[in-house]
Amino acid sequence: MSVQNLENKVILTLGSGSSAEAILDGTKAIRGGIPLVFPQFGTAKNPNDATAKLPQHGIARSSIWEFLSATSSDNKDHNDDEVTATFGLTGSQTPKNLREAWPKKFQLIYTVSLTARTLKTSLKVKNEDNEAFNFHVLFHTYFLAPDISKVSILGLSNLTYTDKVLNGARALESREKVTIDQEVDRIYENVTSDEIVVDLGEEKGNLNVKISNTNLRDTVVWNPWIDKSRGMSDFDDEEYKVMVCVETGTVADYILLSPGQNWEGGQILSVAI
Ligand SMILES: O=P(O)(O)OC[C@H]1O[C@H](O)[C@H](O)[C@@H](O)[C@@H]1O
Repeated sequence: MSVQNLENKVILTLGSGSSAEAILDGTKAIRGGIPLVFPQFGTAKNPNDATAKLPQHGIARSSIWEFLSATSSDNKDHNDDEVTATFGLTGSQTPKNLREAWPKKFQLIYTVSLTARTLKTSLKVKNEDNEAFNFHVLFHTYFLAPDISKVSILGLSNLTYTDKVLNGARALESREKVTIDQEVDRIYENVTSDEIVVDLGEEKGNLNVKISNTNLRDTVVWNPWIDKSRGMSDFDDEEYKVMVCVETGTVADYILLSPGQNWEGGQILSVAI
C-alpha cells in the first residue's frame, strides 16, 4: 500500500467511521467520528454533582455548534498543507433542556486541523460564570477496523484502569498489547505515555494510528460486543466486529475551572509510518 493510499485510508477510516444506523438528523449524537464529551462523561456518580441532571456524556455532542472560521495553508510540499476550522458553543446556544440541567456560563472553542498525516482536535473551555465549575472532557474517537480480532492498542501497560463492565473494579493492565475479544469498557488512568498506538491490523501492511495528547490524563477503550450492540438502536448488530473506540480525555476526575479562567487540551491522531 502506498503512502498516499495509506493516507486516504486513514482519512476514510476517520471520516466515514459512523455506524450504518447512526441518526443524522440532530436528534441524537452521531454514533461515529469524534463525538465530544463535555462537561460530564457517562452520568454523574454522585447526585450532588452539579452535572447530575445532565444526560449521558453531557452537552457538547448533541448541541449545534457555531462555525467560526476556516483557514488553509498552501505549502510547496503539499504534505505540509494544513486546513483548520474552528467552532464555538456557549451555554446560551445549547438546547433548553441541557441549559436548564447545567446552568453554567461557559464558552467552548473547538479547533480541528487536518494535514496529510494528522488530525488534530483541540478544545478550549472558558468559565464565564461567577463561580468555579467542574467538567470532564473526552474525544470519543471511533476507529473503523477491518477485523476486531486483529486490533491491538499499545501504550497502556502498567496503567491502572477502572473496568465498567465489572462494575467499576480496578486493576492493573499487564498486557503490552490490549486486544478485544469480549465487551470492553475501561478507563485507563494517568496515561503517562504521550503516545498510544491503535494498530488497526490492516491486512496489506499494518495501519497504525498514533494518538498523542496535550493536557489530558485518561484513555477509555470501548467495544460494546454482542449484547450491547443489539441493545443500541443506532448501531448495527454486527458493527462491533469492525470498530473500536479509543478515547482521550480527562474523566476519572473532574477538572476544576475558576471564573474567568481558560483550560485547553487536545489530541493528535497521526499515521505512524
Ligand atoms: O452510547 P453512548 O452514550 O454513545 O456511549 C458509548 C460508550 O461511551 C464510552 O465509551 C463509555 O465508557 C461507555 O460506557 C459507553 O457505553
